This record gives sequence, C-alpha cells and structure tokens, in this order.
Amino acid sequence: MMTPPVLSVTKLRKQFGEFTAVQDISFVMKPGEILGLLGPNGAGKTTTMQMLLGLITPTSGSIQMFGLELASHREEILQQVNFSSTYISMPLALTVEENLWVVARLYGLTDIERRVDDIVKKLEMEEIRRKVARKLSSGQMTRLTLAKAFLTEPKILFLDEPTASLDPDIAHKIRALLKEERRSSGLSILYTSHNMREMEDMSDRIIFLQRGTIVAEGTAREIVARFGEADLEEVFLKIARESR
Ligand SMILES: Nc1ncnc2c1ncn2[C@@H]1O[C@H](COP(=O)(O)OP(=O)(O)OP(=O)(O)O)[C@@H](O)[C@H]1O
Repeated sequence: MMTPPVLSVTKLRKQFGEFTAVQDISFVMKPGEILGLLGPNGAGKTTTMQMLLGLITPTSGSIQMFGLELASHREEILQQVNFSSTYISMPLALTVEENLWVVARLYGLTDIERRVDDIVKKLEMEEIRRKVARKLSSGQMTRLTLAKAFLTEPKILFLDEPTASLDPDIAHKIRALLKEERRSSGLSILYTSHNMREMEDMSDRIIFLQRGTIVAEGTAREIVARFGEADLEEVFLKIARESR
C-alpha cells in the first residue's frame, strides 16, 4: 500500500510583481523522509519554504499537509509543523532557557521542564543554558533556533540552512540528531543547504531548483548519474553556471 504523503505541493507559484520567484513547482514528501532543497542563490528555496510555512501567500497552486489544504486549515497544520532558520528573531535579553520556555508557553505545551531539559541535552547546550541570547556566538544561536523547532515535537520540520554556521563537529552531531529523530519519531524534514556533502549524506531525495523551476529530482546518486558528473558538487556547478 502507498503511504499518503505528509506534504504535497501542486503547481506552486510565487510572483513578486512581474518577477516569478517560484514557477509552478510540484513535489511530495513522504512520512519520515529527509528531502533536500538545493539550488543556486536566488533559485527560490527560501520563497518556497516561506509559502510552506504560511508566511507568504502563493500567487497560485496548492499546498497540502497531512491531507489538509494549508490555505483553509492553517492553525491545525501549523501546530504540527516547525521551522528553523538563521533569520528568525527572538528576545535577545532572555537566556537560552527562558527563550525555550517562551516558545513552550506560546504553543501551550505541557511537561515543559522535561522538554526543555531534554532538548538542552540533545543539542549539548548545558553550558549556555543560562546565557542571554544576545551573547551567543552564531553557532550557539543556530543551536537555539534548532532547539526551538524541536521543542514542539513537530511532524514536519523545515530547516533553512540548519548547519550553516556550525563547526564541523557540531554540524555532524546535528545531522546525526536529525536522522535519529526521523528514525525514532518518523519526523519528516525539508531542508536547504549549500553543503553538497551534507546533501549527499542526509537527503533521501533531493529537489534541485534553478530559477524557480525543478530541474532535477531524485536521490543524490540518481541526479549525479543523470547529469553524467562525478558528484553533486559538479552537478551544482554545472547548473549554477547555466543560470548566470
Ligand atoms: N519580497 C520579495 N520581493 C521581490 N523579490 C523577491 C522577494 N523575495 C525574494 N525575491 C526574489 O526571488 C528570488 C528567489 O529568492 P529566494 O530567497 O527564494 O532564493 P534562495 O533560493 O533562497 O536563495 P539563497 O540561496 O540566496 O538563500 C530572488 O531573485 C529574490 O531576489
């Protein structure tokens, strides 16, 4: 039997005036799948994510999560979804721990103390637990934004460059954690990255965007074979150079 997708995007389009940032893209994400969104700067990755999160309204097309239409079941859907990105803002005068409590309260979570302890441990933030957010390094801040996303125990996680400012050790741990969450709780993850090795290592499938259009879709191996290149990095360079 085919499992229904947790996310289904049909002919999704976003125009900013005359400019088309996302051009009628369609794809699905299965439960427990890690889907990588790849593409050169300006390809439309962030715009796509923002539509999926209900932060900007699509010009046309449809987004369904858990079989429900986002446009008409926003609250219900967004309760089960979370995201992390470096451009989200948070109260900088509050400590790491206080920030997590704020999120937990906003979402009306129960068992907050356990959840906060749990996430602080998972993301190895014990030492910065009582540090105010303003004083965090960029990698520590990235971990805090990830912690906020994990805290609500979402079914779908959208991550915009989750490991961008992390050192290789922490980045490795975060990737391991994401894979473990997917394994243990069936979490589905859609993420962007400019790190090709990470894409190859993490993604069950990759969607390659160029100028708002899907130009390739499949496993890293399939995409590399289709383009007849040595690895994903070479495919990326080929596509990116075509779009300039
Ligand atoms: N609010 C906006 N108004 C006008 N154009 C926009 C707006 N937001 C994004 N764009 C344009 O849409 C295109 C896609 O941008 P987007 O941020 O989605 O790209 P991206 O794939 O996330 O790129 P990057 O890798 O640089 O993060 C870009 O050309 C961008 O300039």
